[in-house]
Amino acid sequence: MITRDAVIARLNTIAGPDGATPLGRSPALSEVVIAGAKVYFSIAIDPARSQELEPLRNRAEGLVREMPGVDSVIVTLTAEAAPASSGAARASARPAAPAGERPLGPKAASQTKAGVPGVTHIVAVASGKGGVGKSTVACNLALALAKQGLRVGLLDADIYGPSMPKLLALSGKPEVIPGRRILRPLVAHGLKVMSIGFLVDEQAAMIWRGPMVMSAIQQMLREVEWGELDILIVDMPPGTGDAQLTMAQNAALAGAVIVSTPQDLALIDARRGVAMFRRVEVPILGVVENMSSFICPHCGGRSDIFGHGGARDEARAMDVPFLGEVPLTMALREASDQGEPIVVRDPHGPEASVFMDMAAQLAGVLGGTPRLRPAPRIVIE
Ligand SMILES: Nc1ncnc2c1ncn2[C@@H]1O[C@H](COP(=O)(O)OP(=O)(O)OP(=O)(O)O)[C@@H](O)[C@H]1O
Repeated sequence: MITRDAVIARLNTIAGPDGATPLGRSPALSEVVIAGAKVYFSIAIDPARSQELEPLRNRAEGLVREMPGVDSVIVTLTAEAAPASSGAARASARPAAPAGERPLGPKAASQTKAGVPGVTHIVAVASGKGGVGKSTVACNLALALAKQGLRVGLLDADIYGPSMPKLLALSGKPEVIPGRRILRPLVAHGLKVMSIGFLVDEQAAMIWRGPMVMSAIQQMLREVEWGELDILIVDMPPGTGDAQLTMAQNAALAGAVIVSTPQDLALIDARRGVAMFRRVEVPILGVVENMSSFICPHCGGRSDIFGHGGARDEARAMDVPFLGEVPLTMALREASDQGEPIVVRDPHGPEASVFMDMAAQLAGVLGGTPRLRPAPRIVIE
């Protein structure tokens, strides 16, 4: 069985980023995570050296891959921004998107982060807290956008609880495109889909540290053959921590959709989500109220279990668009659980029409959004 010590001993045979300290002993080396025959670690570097240190990343990956008992290895470069007086935001330092990327304007040319080649708009679907139905909304919204004739991708960046394999009944591993070291996404109902759930055991991702999470998300954005897409919907990890912030600041997002249930507590978290995106100047495309009211499958009666209209009021108070209310229904939950989202199962039903309406609003707003916006950088106090 592969051990952490054996991996570290192997990494000690090459010098770390400072060119002298063996990598296994270098403070730049993250925790080495071993899950069965898979090994994951990251190397923290100065972002300015990301291109220069790519060969080191490659070498480290190759060395560990050669070890008996190792099936696959993921090594990523991550960076800690130079510490400010009271702390600093971490930022992923994967090299800038590969050659062949669309040319950027003169200002954006100096940025290390950019859009994804071929993808017109990247839209994050986020929530201030878990369990509010963010993945359900992301998936059905993506499908509704595809039904409007758009080319849509869906990136499940919810590293801690990837939902798309189940929601879309997708299994199997994405294949690596020979010679290009990038992955081919899986396809469901016309959507191109990538999920960390296709790549690693859930338990492995659960114990990743912040920089590894950020790096994995960056990789899934940039090292997947998305092709030409009008919209890439990103199902974000729930919450407003480092990983979410890094994604928000690094991914040239066209905007974010915030999902909330109507309860006060969820709305407080949703407000936090809105504030996070605003801090990094990502436009809020809208707020969605999920589980808005319960529609009884027997009598058709409506009960406002979690209250009703809270998100609409909150959106108004925050001066952001309100995209609509998704009811809490058995049909929606069952469709999701059975891997056939409601927009596919019952495309003319009441739930699907809510998503179609939201998709039309989003497509309308995005139609007037510039193709790419540069990613601002911020420092957290
Ligand atoms: N409108 C709805 N009606 C009925 N069930 C719903 C609705 N929205 C979500 N659910 C159910 O609630 C559960 C949580 O939904 P989902 O996984 O989409 O939430 P999430 O916010 O992405 O969760 P996490 O943050 O844990 O990833 C799922 O079982 C889903 O089927």
